[in-house]
Amino acid sequence: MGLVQWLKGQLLCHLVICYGFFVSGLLINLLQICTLPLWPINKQLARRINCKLGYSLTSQSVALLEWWSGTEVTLYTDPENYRLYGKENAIVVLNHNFEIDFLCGWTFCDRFGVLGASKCLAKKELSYLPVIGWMWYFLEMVFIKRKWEEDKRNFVQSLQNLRDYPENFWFLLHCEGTRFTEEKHRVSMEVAEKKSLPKLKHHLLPRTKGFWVAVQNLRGTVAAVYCCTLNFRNNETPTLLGVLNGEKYHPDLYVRRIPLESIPEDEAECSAWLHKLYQEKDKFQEDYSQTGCFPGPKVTPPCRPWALINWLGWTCLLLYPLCLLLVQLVNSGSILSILATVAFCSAVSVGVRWMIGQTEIKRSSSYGVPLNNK
Ligand SMILES: CC/C=C\C/C=C\C/C=C\C/C=C\C/C=C\C/C=C\CCC(=O)SCCNC(=O)CCNC(=O)[C@H](O)C(C)(C)COP(=O)(O)OP(=O)(O)OC[C@H]1O[C@@H](n2cnc3c(N)ncnc32)[C@H](O)[C@@H]1OP(=O)(O)O
Ligand SMILES: CCCCCCCC/C=C\CCCCCCCC(=O)OC[C@@H](O)COP(=O)(O)O
Repeated sequence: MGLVQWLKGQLLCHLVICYGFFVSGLLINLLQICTLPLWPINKQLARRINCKLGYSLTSQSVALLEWWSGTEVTLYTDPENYRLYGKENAIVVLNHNFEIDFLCGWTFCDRFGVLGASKCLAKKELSYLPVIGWMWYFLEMVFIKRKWEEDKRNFVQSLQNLRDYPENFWFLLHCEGTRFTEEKHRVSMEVAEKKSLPKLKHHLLPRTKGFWVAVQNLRGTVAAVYCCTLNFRNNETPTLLGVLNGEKYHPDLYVRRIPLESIPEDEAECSAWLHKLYQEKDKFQEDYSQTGCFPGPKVTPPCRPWALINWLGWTCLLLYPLCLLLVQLVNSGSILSILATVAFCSAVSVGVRWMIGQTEIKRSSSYGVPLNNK
């Protein structure tokens, strides 16, 4: 192991990274709060500012993936469609099997210039995450409790709000509604059997209501559905902690662009359409497990420097006062102040470690198992 790789595994480096992320995140949250008076006066300007602020925070994790861990993403897609990515609004349907699938998604968003405005249909619990969850309120992320009767009004309203969004956005939907585990898979295949649907090997059965409602409410706003199938080479099982430790991964993403007009309007037909889509996605995954690649030409969308520049900027800005403080502390010789600083750094590190824990599949919710359990 080289020196640089060894350094990437050191706690001190992780503390510095976590400190930068957390403190810059709190400052960004504060700036977002400052935009509140602007919303009633100039909503579109407030939204654009929040996109930039969101970018400044989210792109730090993209920089971590691309520049710290050196992870290289590969895209399999039709070159004709490639030129449209980032230039139109889209609903992204992505399989939910990996702990860093959201991070790979963000990397693609960044490469196509839609990271600040990217959105997702997310479980309500994520809105309470410090820094990231708070930021998402201002980016008009759509949160649900996964209880349709309680969700439907807010869900529809949140989608309607996006109709005049001033920036191009991708709206991410994991139709499975939860991450893949063997037990959830077994239960959802029981449902498939009851519904006389073909069994899926690599996916949970998709829940169709959210997709149908999203498509119906975003007609005229969104141009296409991007059917995205993600996998990792060499059976890698990537984790966020691995990324923090500087481990390099090899995600492959297969994207098919499906014009929104070709998706049925009727709920039952739309559900059947989505089930068929997942059957196709399952076939792509099966082929990938045999051949190690997806169909179609391969391309690596160019990596942009902004995420790195932003990350380095924040790190320099925040490390300088930290170093000054540490020097002053040591000079003062005050045990109390030193203890307070150690306690603060430990709290930041424990806080970020807890947030990282939220991405771990072993801590996944019990949603979808046993049957109909919310
Ligand atoms: C070029 C590159 C392109 C792209 C790059 C890729 C990506 C980048 C894009 C954007 C990135 C942006 C942001 C990402 C950042 C971070 C966030 C990341 C992730 C957060 C994700 C989550 O939080 S996932 C959890 C929340 N989301 C969802 O739940 C969505 C899916 N669910 C739905 O849509 C549901 O329909 C619902 C929740 C809206 C409503 O669910 P409900 O169950 O009430 O209704 P349904 O009708 O859908 O389902 C009921 C039927 O289901 C049957 N059933 C029962 N048990 C099960 C089971 N275990 N499995 C399957 N089905 C089951 C039940 O029998 C009902 O059947 P009926 O016949 O009776 O209707
Ligand atoms: C400079 C970079 C700093 C690095 C530190 C990064 C810290 C970021 C920490 C956490 C980011 C939180 C993003 C959370 C996104 C998690 C998405 C997710 O996977 O949610 C699960 C949900 O779909 C389904 O949940 P269940 O499977 O039902 O349970």
